[in-house]
Amino acid sequence: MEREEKDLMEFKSPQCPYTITVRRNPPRRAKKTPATNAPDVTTSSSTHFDTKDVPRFPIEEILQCQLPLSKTSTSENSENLRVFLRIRPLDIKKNSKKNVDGANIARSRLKGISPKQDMKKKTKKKEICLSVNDTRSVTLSPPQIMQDSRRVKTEVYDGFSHVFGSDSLQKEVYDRVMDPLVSDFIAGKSGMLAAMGPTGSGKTHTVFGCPRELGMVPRALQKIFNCTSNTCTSELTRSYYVSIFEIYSERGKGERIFDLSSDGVDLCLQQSTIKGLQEVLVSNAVEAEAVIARGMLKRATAMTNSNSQSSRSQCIINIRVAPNMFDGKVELVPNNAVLTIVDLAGAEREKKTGNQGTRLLESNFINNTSMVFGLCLRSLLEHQKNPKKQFQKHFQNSLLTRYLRDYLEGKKRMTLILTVKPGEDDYLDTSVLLRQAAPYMKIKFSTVEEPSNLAHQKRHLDKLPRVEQPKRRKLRNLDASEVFY
Ligand SMILES: Nc1ncnc2c1ncn2[C@@H]1O[C@H](COP(=O)(O)OP(=O)(O)OP(=O)(O)O)[C@@H](O)[C@H]1O
Repeated sequence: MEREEKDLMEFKSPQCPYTITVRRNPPRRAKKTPATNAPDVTTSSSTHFDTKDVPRFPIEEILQCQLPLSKTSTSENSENLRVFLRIRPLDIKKNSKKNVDGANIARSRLKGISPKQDMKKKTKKKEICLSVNDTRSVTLSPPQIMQDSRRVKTEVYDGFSHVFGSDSLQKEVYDRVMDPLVSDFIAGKSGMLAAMGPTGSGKTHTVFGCPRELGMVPRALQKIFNCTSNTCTSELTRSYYVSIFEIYSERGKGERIFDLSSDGVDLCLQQSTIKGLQEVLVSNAVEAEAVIARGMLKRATAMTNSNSQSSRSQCIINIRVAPNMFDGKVELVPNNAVLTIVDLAGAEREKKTGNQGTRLLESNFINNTSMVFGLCLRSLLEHQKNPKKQFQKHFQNSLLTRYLRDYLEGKKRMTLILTVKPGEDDYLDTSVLLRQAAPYMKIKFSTVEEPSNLAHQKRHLDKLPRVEQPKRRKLRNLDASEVFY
């Protein structure tokens, strides 16, 4: 009996004079009451029970009452992590021409067919494994051989904030993904966009774009400075600073941070702050883009079998707004917000890329970081689902996650854009990424900004459950073939 009482939740509303009992568990069939002198209501026909004696149950009034929402169900101070999916076009035009050249011509001749016929054969063969169902869901179908041999099933992934098909334009992506973060940033809130996905799936293209199709970073800068020079804020009261750096592991010898805005200075991380990182004061979008473009020229990239210009490092860009002293007063609006954009290096499967030597060592580092990033988000989700579960401090295992700690602990708003290739050959990469990242949509983020936006300067450890320090995992020896995006 006591237990049954515990299973019931009671809400007492000031507007509602009655107590409402909500049963959490489905009602059990009641046991037959032992015979007493009390009249049996259910079998009233067989008794002389007069219904007038029973106080009337005011069901109509109760239904009309407005129940106050319980604290846990209101999402005033939190919102779900927004996870977007972008599908890259199957064939990139500039590559298709390249394929007819050089080695391919020789290969076709060996087969005794013309290169054009060979190309036709190849394009015919190319099937897609990922199709868009609607703006929020996709269907992933394994190639026929896998369906027959391994009984792999077709899966539907639903609930994305938006799915961008292979014909999507950068502007569409910006409007849905980046613009809300930029608007918040202008209003004084920090935020982060992280692009993740397998190698060659279009992360760098989405983040930076090309001169004809500008990516998220240049579009964000244009909006920030247009807004500043027009109506939103006064130029006199704000200054903008840009910094760009990469985290890279040279030949697998530990992670290092390089400042890309100066001459590749080697930096160190101290409690989520990068000591000595140069912030360049910029007064317009052109200046800011120039700083980033110069930095990108220094970024570690290399040619691999999957991408002619594959990123070999994690690249982070920060745009920071700071209040100016104006007539001895500081602007009163919340300020010092940071907009962070992260272009992760794409996870690689050794079997597919065929990487060797330096490239293979880089793959180990890239896959490790992606794995730790994923573990942080999974741990956050599990902790939010069940607060009794220990919050694992996976962020300690890589420089990137240590730097992004506030985001990975759900204290600041973050948006994820997953990029994938839709080809049959890409099935495994796409499947691993979607399986891993689909649950992240349930992660909640705090929408309340900490008093100082530079939260790394002041850490509120008491907000987190106290957990024992987990043993550091040996991540260095991870096989490059173990992919975790
Ligand atoms: N949506 C797109 N439209 C047109 N071209 C694209 C698109 N996405 C990617 N590409 C092209 O595909 C190629 C690979 O893209 P990109 O370098 O951005 O991949 P990545 O995910 O950053 O790879 P990595 O992790 O290896 O650096 C580039 O030539 C890029 O221009």
